[in-house]
Amino acid sequence: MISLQAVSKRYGTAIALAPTSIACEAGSTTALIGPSGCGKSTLLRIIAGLVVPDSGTVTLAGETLTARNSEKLRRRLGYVIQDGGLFPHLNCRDNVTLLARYLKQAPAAINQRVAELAALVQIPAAALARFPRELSGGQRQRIGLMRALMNDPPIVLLDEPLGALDPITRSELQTQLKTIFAGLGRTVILVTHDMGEAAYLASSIALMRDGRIVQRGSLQTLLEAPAEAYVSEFIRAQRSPLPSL
Ligand SMILES: Nc1ncnc2c1ncn2[C@@H]1O[C@H](COP(=O)(O)OP(=O)(O)OP(=O)(O)O)[C@@H](O)[C@H]1O
Repeated sequence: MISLQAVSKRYGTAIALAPTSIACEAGSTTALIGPSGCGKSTLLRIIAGLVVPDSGTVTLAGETLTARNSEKLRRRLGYVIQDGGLFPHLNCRDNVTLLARYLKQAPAAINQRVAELAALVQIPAAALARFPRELSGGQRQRIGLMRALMNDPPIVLLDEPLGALDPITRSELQTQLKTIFAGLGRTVILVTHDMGEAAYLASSIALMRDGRIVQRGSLQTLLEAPAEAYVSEFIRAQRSPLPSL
């Protein structure tokens, strides 16, 4: 469903992404994890058609991404960025329904979908009438999620979608997201800094460093057969509060 062949990106002389190949099957959830600046968002933005790679090809559902078809392909994917990426001049409902209205979907169907999604991400109806600046960071992220899921896209890309949430809301939304991801045939790639979240939400984890994927597999594979010492180091560095007791 999503396939990258030797895709790379430099900014000046700095390598944001070394030639990278990765394939994600339809219906799978893959987590990209790694330290700040290792190229996770660059990889996601390339798949979303928002960054043009220097080399390589991106194929989405059998179609190779080009400058010509990127806008059409982008409509088939939901993309959530760290702070929600909402338009500041539109209220939250208008942010969520922008594409649906542009595509002239029936108002009743739009209203029903908004209500379903608001319940799913636990956003009160009153908050939908507010502008993004009038919400907390976590609420903005949830509106961003609603917008990405509004048209039920077959591909969902999430760049740290739960980063600004408190642990209880985060855990509740992780449970909801797992249900959403289990929906038939939806292919998901999410970026996270949290190995627990990656292992809970994704069947496959791609651990990155310095613009390359060091290892891809389940948490168990990463633990039991680390490709490099760095893999074990990265997993060990995820601190659990319990040993402090
Ligand atoms: N538009 C840009 N111009 C110049 N350099 C960039 C640009 N975007 C990203 N980079 C650089 O490319 C590298 C990879 O950045 P990227 O945003 O993909 O990292 P990341 O792994 O998502 O980091 P974080 O976890 O902090 O969000 C970094 O060194 C970053 O500074």
